[in-house]
Amino acid sequence: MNSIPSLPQLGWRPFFQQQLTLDELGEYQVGRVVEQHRSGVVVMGEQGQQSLTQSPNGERVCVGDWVLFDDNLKLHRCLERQSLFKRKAPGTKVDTQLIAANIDSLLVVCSLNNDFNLSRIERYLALAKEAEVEPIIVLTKADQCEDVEDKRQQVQALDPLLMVHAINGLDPEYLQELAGYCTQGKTLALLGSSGVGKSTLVNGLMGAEVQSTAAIREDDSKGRHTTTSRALKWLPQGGLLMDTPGMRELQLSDCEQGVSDTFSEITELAQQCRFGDCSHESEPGCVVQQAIADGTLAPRRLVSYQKLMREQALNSATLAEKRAKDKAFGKMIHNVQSQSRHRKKGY
Ligand SMILES: Nc1nc2c(ncn2[C@@H]2O[C@H](COP(=O)(O)OP(=O)(O)OP(=O)(O)O)[C@@H](O)[C@H]2O)c(=O)[nH]1
Ligand SMILES: [Zn+2]
Repeated sequence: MNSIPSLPQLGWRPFFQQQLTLDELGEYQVGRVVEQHRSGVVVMGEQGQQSLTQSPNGERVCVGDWVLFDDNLKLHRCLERQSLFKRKAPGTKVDTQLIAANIDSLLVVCSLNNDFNLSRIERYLALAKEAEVEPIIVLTKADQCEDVEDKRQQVQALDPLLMVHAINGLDPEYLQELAGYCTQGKTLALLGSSGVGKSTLVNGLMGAEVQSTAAIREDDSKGRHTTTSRALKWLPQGGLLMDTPGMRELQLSDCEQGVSDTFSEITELAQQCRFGDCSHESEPGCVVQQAIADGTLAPRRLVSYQKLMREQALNSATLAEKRAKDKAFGKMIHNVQSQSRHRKKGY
């Protein structure tokens, strides 16, 4: 394999190409961000790997972004993204933290043993939809499950168009099923709880002995071969794998659209409810409750939808808001306690 990948191998495609003006074509190089540090970013482009200094306008970029830079390795601008995972930066009011850009497919990994949980899958689907990334469900540990087909169908029922694979991550034959998603220039990321088999899957997709050298290799200035653990890794099949701690820690926040899209049947029904702000609990003329009564909507779906809507709203609240709520709550407890003390003392 060439040590310097071509731009298409890195995911370059017409969507990005057509964003360049003629002037920019002549003046700047393009590269994809493969690492991110406090001081700047590392990009991979036609000249190999290069470290860039931040752009003068302070534009924020993240791993996976396509950027333009000049011969002095100064960042010029970031190209429009096809998809973006982001989260609210801890402790700030409006700031968001960019996690990963231009991911094509998200492998949502969930094991088929005791850990199997439809609501968790729905949560990941909401994250994928919010980021505008295609989700693919990978159910692992099929070898440790007695009703694989039943569980697979439960997942498929969440969305008839969803790609669902039940695999044994330890068996290379099953990994072939996923090879189709790892084609040249496609960027994948993985999401799933601890222990479900993500690392096993990564190792399997990268090929066991490729693993140690799988990060895109490059001769450093001293002529040595260096291998660093980049956030963007290269799969032997030609795809790219985004593996950042930020992806693994993603939570549901600011994700109202993603949750609505994941529960589109409920969102559609809700439009016909008599009241625009129907909570679908006990209001008259609630079409969602009617669908549950008719048996066309599983009650579990409504419970899950409401739970995820609350969860994303709560996580979206800023830390300051949370503190204020905690403080108000503390005050209330204090008042109740002191009132009861007063009562006990017979005031
Ligand atoms: N039987 C069986 N075991 C599996 C399968 N996939 C993973 N395992 C095992 O499950 C355990 C956990 O797998 P990991 O790949 O480390 O899980 P992970 O999702 O990367 O976990 P974190 O690193 O904690 O996020 C390991 O002992 C794997 O060998 C599978 O399909 N079948
Ligand atoms: Zn309703």
